[in-house]
Amino acid sequence: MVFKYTKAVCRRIPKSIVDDGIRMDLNEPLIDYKRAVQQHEHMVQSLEKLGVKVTVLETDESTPDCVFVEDPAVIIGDTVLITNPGRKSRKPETKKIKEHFKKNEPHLKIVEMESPAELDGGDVMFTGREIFVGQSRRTNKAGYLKVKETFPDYPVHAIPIPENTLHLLSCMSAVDEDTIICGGSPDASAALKVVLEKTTCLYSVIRTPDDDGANLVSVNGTILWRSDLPATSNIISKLNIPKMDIDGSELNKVDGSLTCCSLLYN
Ligand SMILES: CN(C)C(=N)NCCC[C@H](N)C(=O)O
Repeated sequence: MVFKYTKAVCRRIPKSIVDDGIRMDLNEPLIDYKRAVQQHEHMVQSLEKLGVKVTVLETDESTPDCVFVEDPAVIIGDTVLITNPGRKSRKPETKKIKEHFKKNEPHLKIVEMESPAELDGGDVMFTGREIFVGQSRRTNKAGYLKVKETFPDYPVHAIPIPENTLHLLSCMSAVDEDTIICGGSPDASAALKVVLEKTTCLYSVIRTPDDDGANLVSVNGTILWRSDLPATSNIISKLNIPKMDIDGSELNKVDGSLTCCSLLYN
């Protein structure tokens, strides 16, 4: 079964991301802002072509990472969990996201996470049948327990994320209800091993050489994928699923992957 969505929230990229976006590898070159905006706009247009009504929220220069809207909220079914992101500089991002849902989507139930629980939405992988929550440098045990309490209809499994990987979704994602795509690094393999030990379902697993290439946005039967990664492209181009090419190279310089830039819901 494919993931179906009619709406999405995205957020414009602040210029401050160039100098102040959080990055794990300080040797990465700086973002080319103009190119990043073009790539982001192309991603928004691609979602629109798939029948998704996209709201692009205004940006905020005081929160350099605010384009990564996946982290301040987790939406499953008709519930929006406003998170408490693990990095201090990202906590204020929740305000705008909460405002959007309160004002425009009264049919959705809003739940808020409070300290000591911390969680980035990038640590949450929903497969349609269960929820996996990365226990990472950004997401603690209380954050995982809040996900469990908020979404009682699904089994929720904690997955330890090794130090060099930012989020669970930095190295894998769900293609559909039966398929997980996972990167090739030792960190990705370690996380996948626990996913497959804890699951109560049977998933097909596709492996990609790059971890970044394993982060796909799966919408209405089509996948948005990183066409700028040659090694991964070999694997993805053989998949018998409609695809849209996205160049995600600029935001990737500050550890952003494709899923980070939208919150999809109905
Ligand atoms: C799945 N991923 C990776 C995400 N959901 N978020 C990426 C956030 C990147 C940002 N510079 C940061 O370090 O917070």
